[in-house]
Amino acid sequence: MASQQQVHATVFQLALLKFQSTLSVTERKQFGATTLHDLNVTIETIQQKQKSERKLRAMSKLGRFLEGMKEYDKIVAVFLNTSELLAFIWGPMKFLLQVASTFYEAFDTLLEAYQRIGEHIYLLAQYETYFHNRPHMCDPLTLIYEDILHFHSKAMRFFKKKMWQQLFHALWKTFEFEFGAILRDMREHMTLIHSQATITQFTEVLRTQEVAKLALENQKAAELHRRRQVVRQWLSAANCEADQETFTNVRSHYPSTGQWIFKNNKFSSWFDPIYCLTHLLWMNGIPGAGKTVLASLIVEEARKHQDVSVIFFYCRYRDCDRNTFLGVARGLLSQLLSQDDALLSFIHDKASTSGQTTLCTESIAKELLETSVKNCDKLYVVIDGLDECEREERKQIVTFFESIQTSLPQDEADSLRCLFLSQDDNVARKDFANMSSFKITGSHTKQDIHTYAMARSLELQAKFQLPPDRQHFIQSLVTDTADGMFLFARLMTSYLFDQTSVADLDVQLLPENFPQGPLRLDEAYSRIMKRLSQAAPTHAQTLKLLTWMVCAKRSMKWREIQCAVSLNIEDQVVDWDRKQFSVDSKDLCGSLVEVYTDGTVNLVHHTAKRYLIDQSIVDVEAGERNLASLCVNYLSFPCFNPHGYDANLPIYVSLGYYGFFDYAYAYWSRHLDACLRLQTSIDVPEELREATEAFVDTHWTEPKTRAVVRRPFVERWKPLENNGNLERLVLAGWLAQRQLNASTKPDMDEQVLSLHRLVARVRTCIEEARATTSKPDRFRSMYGNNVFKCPRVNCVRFYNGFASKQLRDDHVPKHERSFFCSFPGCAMATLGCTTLKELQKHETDYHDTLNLDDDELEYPELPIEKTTFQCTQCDAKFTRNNNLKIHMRKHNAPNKKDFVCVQCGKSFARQGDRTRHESTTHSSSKTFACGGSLKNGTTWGCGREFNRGDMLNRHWKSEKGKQCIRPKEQEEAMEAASSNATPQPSIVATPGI
Ligand SMILES: Nc1ncnc2c1ncn2[C@@H]1O[C@H](COP(=O)(O)OP(=O)(O)OP(=O)(O)O)[C@@H](O)[C@H]1O
Repeated sequence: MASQQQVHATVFQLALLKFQSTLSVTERKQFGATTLHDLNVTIETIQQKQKSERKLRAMSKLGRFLEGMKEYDKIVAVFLNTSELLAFIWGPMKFLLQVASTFYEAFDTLLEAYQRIGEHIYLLAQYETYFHNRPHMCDPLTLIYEDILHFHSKAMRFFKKKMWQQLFHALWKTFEFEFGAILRDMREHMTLIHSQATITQFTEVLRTQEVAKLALENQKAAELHRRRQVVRQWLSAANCEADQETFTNVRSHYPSTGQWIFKNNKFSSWFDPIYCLTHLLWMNGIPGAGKTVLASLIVEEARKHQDVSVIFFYCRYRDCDRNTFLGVARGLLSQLLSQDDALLSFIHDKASTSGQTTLCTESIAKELLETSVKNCDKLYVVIDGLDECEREERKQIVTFFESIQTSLPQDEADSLRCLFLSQDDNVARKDFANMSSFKITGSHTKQDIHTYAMARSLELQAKFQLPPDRQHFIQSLVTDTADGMFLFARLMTSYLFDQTSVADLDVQLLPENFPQGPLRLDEAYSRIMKRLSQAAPTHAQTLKLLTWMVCAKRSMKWREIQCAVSLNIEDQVVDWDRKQFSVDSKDLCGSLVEVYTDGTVNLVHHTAKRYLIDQSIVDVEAGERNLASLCVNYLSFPCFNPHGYDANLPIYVSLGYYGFFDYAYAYWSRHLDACLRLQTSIDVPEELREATEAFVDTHWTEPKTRAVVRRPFVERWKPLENNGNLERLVLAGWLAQRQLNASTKPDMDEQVLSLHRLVARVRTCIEEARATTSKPDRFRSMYGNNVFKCPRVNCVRFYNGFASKQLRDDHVPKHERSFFCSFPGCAMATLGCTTLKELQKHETDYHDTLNLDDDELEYPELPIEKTTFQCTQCDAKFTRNNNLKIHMRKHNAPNKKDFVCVQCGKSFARQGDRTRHESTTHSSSKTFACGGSLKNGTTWGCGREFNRGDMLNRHWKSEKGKQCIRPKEQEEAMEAASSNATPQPSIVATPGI
């Protein structure tokens, strides 16, 4: 008995150790010293407080649990000393009640949970003598202990979150799902006790629970994955990781650069994970100082800190995903949620009730971001390029973080640090007036630029076979004239590298030619432009490309540009093979452009755009006119046949005709409008007028309801009045722009152009062609990878698309049914509801209480056994003589294993064991199915398949299974009644029923 007690003590100890490993040292100490008396005092105190506030809660709900635990204590004490064991029940319970009592809704839910557990462990005392006689029954008691610890550990994880009150609703749904599983386990363990289960039954239950646990884990993982996808789509955040990678790559060739920042005291007072004196820091510097690249280094280093979360954002000029408060918030949220599953549930919950396909409301974004940020124990936020945002947006970003910081309690101030990087203009100075600032000067970056200039000058030396002193000269010249402007060093070294002879290089290095002084950046641009203009054959193309980049309404992808240059307006064909650029954007525009990983091409810096406009290198008015004309001419090509199905569509697709379609369809009206806004003369060029007339002629369809166009818009488009279709054109242009800005679905009755129908037709053809094309590379160069696109022109997925049909098809309905259920595993999570009201009704109808009867996990239901056949050699008892005989073989010939598996040679003492082995190990097909056909031709059953007949039988004993088999039983009963015969025994597990 003594050794048996030791075994039990060890099992309990192991369970306790596992629980203790999830606690902090203080918690371990505090919980370990808690007694039932302490807990009762706490309960009393909470009750008194609630009474004094006239907010008494039903704390009597704890009664059964406490009673149950007392009985439990008495029984377990038979086996071992319980004081330490129970301390770790009272301690966490005390903690949970104390924390939850600050928020009544959570407190009630917790009381309810204890009540439910209490219902399961109640009335244990009646088995006291039974436990005495059967030491193996200690095992279910251990399991019940583990169940309670498990519950406490889950609940504590939840209540220990800093923002648990805000996260409560979202998290509790997920918690209920897990709590349900714990209760189910507990119920099973109690059933073992009530049914006075044998060791075999006990082992079987454990085995089935393991299977169920695994299934639950898989289900949870699948659910997490699904939620993550939903939230990612809802956030549609800019790819911050890709930006980080881009800037890290820039640095990677010059690894020592930027290290100076970590030796700087001001910066360290913000960066140091322990001694933090500065919570909000504004780092500023001249344009092109290298702030963005430095930010990427700070992010990289901060990520090395232990127990610190780091989120970051790189704003980008004229990119609506990256230059607004919403864009920044989405980007930061998407990083936070991948660091904490609790936030995933929280954001998912909001996404499901927002009614928005993508997060587009600032108030919701603020609420989510504030809770998520405050929930972190230690968070570093790095936001770069705030000068790339409009003033109002920038102000919003900064004040948002300022207000969060000031709202933090004194002792939590260090939990949030924000670093903002931007240029130092007068306006910025006002916006950042309330925080510490740090100016990056030329002396800070001199060494870095020197390192960079050295590497680049060595490349020049290799290309032009320069002597060492010349290389040194270049290195010093670049470093000195850059004077803290990395961008300048980069532009000039590239410019020097593009020279074609040593003589040319020498000329460029002459003091009178090499840009100096405050205007050196513009001069560098001027040099680059001059060199590009000397490349006579391509200069026109260079100008065209630069003009498009200045005027484009969104960043264009290189493949879109390639299709646009391939347009032959005269012949109305897309001559991709002959007209596309055979050189890349860098060849045409040198270091003035930057190519991003997603294939978009942009100007290297916003100062380049300003330069191109200021110097009249790009004529914006002409550029807008050119793009408007290009779009409307293109959309009038025969490949956009408005009349029904065009058999040539697949051919057009294969020739790359539709590579510019997304852009032209979305922005033709905005370019036309911009050109009308900017135009200085009254008359619109004849060519453009004709093109718009033909465009409207081609696609006009009479609307069912006519939209009303705003007066200023009509006035603005008046210069086109000698267009025979002016009224129609104005209406089409107005609708196209309204559609682009609207957050709702376009009204089909208002549509006046047949183009929207073509979008769907063309896209289907492209999707099909992708699957069958024999030239996948060429196809990709024309249409990219993500050909599965959203039909809503106001959605970023309209042009960014998805890599698979499934992803797109999951996304599109969300525009319509954008309220979706956030209860794990619910079908309405994918299907969604059309209104919030509909969703709320669904949640009350289906999720108001936890339905433990919906027993998907199907634990075995144990019959109360009548043990009449007693083994003479051990304690075993059997209800059937036959089973006793089989059992006796074990005693008579313990090592005899007569039953050999013919497939693997493994031998078994009992035939039944061999059959079970064969069916579970060697049978790939599950032959026991729930279901079949009734005589009237209809089917019954849920179709689930099992490896073994007993599993199927078990299924039929569950609530769900009983419903499955009912039709079959009814049929049998009716047949029996009609034939007046005795009813047949109910169905047995038969393969292939
Ligand atoms: N450490 C570095 N190593 C190599 N190149 C660098 C480094 N730092 C900056 N550069 C180059 O200098 C250019 C300007 O850098 P960056 O964009 O970081 O400047 P910035 O100060 O953020 O500019 P702005 O504020 O005007 O946007 C970039 O094109 C980059 O390639």
